[in-house]
Amino acid sequence: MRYLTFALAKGRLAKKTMGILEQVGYTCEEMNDPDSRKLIFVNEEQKIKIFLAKANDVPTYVEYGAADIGVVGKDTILEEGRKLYEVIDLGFGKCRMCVAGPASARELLQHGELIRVATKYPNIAKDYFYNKKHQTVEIIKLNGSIELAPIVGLSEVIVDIVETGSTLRENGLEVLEEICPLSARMVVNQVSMKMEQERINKLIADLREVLARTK
Ligand SMILES: Nc1ncnc2c1ncn2[C@@H]1O[C@H](COP(=O)(O)OP(=O)(O)OP(=O)(O)O)[C@@H](O)[C@H]1O
Ligand SMILES: O=P(O)(O)OC[C@H]1O[C@H](OP(=O)(O)OP(=O)(O)O)[C@H](O)[C@@H]1O
Repeated sequence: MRYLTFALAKGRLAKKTMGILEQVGYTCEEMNDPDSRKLIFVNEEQKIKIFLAKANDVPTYVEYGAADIGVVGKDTILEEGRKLYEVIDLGFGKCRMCVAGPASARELLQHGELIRVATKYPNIAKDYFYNKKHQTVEIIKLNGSIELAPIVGLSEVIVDIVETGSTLRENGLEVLEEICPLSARMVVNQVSMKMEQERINKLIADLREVLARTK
């Protein structure tokens, strides 16, 4: 039997991802050592390998087949636009992709004015404004603390993740439009889905059962 390789997004989603894999019987003991600098873990018995990678890179590993399976946020899947199968919504890491800004920007949006949009997600923003709204905007790519942009005059609005809404509130901003709901998803390499059909389908079925039980 060949090894099934998992690429998991590190950061916010990692703990829950490992928790849910553990519930379907996939574990790598040594992953729990917080001081370790080791990047990939092997479970010889289960014939699996698990590695944690930067979220944005997870779809890349999966498209190229360096990982058979990935777990990553829907936002990253949409932004990266890689060729892969999205097989299951894991139901955690829930949040929304939104257009946000000061209340005063509502009018600019409604009138379809040429506004500047700051975001960590330029592809999602482009798709939303160009393809869905047919509105021309200037997209400005940032790498974090996106809420700063309208405050300091870099942009009129932002496209960003909203979970509790407290970052927006504490900075005098609000949700102006909702783009889509987000959560963690499992993705599968297109060739692996065929070659390892049995094991992967069993994994999906087991995950569905765990999710149904914890609902
Ligand atoms: N409040 C939230 N803010 C950001 N991401 C969230 C939130 N809630 C759930 N998520 C999910 O968690 C993922 C982000 O995880 P994390 O914050 O660790 O990465 P990141 O901030 O994108 O990475 P980096 O540290 O490289 O900027 C998102 O892709 C999204 O799917
Ligand atoms: O609605 P809330 O619960 O306030 O969560 C949303 C905030 O959390 C994320 O930022 P993160 O902490 O990842 O920092 P960053 O923007 O610097 O990446 C996101 O980009 C928002 O700023």
